[in-house]
Amino acid sequence: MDFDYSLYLVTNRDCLPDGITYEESLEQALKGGVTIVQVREKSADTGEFLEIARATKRICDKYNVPLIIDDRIDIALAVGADGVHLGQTDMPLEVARKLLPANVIIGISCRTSEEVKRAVAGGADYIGIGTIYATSTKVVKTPLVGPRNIGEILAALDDTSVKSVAIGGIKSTNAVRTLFGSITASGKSLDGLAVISDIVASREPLIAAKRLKDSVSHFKASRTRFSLGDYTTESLKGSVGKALKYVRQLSPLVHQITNTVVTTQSANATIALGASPIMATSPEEMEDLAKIPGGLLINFGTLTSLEGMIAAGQYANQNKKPIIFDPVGVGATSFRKLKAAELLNAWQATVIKGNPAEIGALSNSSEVQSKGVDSAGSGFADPASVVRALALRERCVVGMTGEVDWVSDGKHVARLANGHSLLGHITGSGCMVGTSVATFCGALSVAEKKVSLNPLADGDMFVATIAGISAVAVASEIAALRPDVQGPGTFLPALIDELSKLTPEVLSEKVNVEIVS
Ligand SMILES: Cc1ncc(COP(=O)(O)OP(=O)(O)O)c(N)n1
Ligand SMILES: Cc1ncsc1CCOP(=O)(O)O
Repeated sequence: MDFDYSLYLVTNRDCLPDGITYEESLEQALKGGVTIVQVREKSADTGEFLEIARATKRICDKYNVPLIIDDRIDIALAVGADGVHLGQTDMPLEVARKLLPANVIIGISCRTSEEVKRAVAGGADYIGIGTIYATSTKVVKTPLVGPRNIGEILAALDDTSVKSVAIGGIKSTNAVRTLFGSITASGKSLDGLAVISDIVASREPLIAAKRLKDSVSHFKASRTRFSLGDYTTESLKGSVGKALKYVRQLSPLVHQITNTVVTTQSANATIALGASPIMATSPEEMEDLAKIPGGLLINFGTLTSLEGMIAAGQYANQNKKPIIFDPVGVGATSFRKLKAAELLNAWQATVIKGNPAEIGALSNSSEVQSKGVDSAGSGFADPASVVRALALRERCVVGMTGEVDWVSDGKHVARLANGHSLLGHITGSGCMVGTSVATFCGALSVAEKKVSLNPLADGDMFVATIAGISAVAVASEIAALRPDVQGPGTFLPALIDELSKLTPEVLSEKVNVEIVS
């Protein structure tokens, strides 16, 4: 059976708000766009369950929407349901299959690839992956799956026609991020989202369902990459200059939650580039700030304002604002690694920028070690593969900075070879690059609003990342040659000067970029 799993409502009368009946809520939800309904009433005895299932079937039939029954094969048979949903400890799939007519579908709850493989081998029609986020609707004893792990679990469905939904803590605020996080290396993604409380507990179930349905439809209709596609070295040289023109013309707001060491320096670099910085950290102001077009930089160098970082990122995703994540020193302590994972699970990053040790730590590689916030040793043997793999896994653009910089969107890899050794002798030059990338991403997301490349950010973020890294690197080369620059102390103000004087023409001419794949 080819059902539409886009918005999968799971019922729960215990969640209903006072004054709204089960039938009213269900009918409103169906009017709002629910495409499939499951009756899951944990507190009902058999007679009551049967009654609810019959009432639900009547309403679903009116809207021509299929009905699934949780756990109870007898009830599914009694009401002529379209399917049953079984958990890992419910009746085994093979037994259920024998008891049910061939046209009745079976869904299985899964939280690992192994469970998915068993469900596929047993002939499941769809899987429910969860629990994704924390939820108060169900007591969950297993670790949360998290949005970043859905893709890996889903990959076990490659080359099958088995459908999939995610469940657990899904709301309109995290719907697109959940779907985006589910994209597998082969381009597969979830077929839909399963939801209880965001619809059932709402006083306006029609609006709640519509919001979710719009997010799923929008996701399914949009492109899911951050870059436009075919690049050549020549086209990139022109594009970075054009990107600087946009920064200067549009002067985007660059919201930065950054570390206490570099705040002033980063704000000055933003102004020098021609944009407008705001260094706000309070969670209470994140919703308003996210509505102003531009870029968001989240740099966790001194690991303060984590609450603000989570709120800022979530609102940014909702407003299609690019998020540039600079996981400063993430390899230095296990606490930082934990916090980086928490942030990457809370929102979808557009760009991750780091030095080799930081990119290595996020890639779970020990090839390059960290020395505090710096990298130790000579770098990766195959940096192109490292950045491409992390970009694919995190579904974003990755920029790895060093003597040579590497940028990937998960498909293409660009190699950049500008910069001066004096950058290594001042504090916060890496953070300045993060600021610059956020500035260019902000400008391109505004300038290329009509080029909707994916549901979480507009504009070509691969080009923006290359431009952001190159602007600082090229300005550093020019600054270092100035006769007044005697060393790190005189280099820093000269670098800010040269950033402000950098022209699109000079950037295009001096950028040393090469597409390596
Ligand atoms: C679509 C969907 N996915 C998962 C579940 C959870 O089912 P189960 O594992 O049986 O857990 P309980 O429903 O018994 O709490 C579901 N019902 N629907
Ligand atoms: C049934 C179920 N299985 C995993 S989480 C969950 C509850 C989902 O409810 P909500 O959408 O309110 O988080």
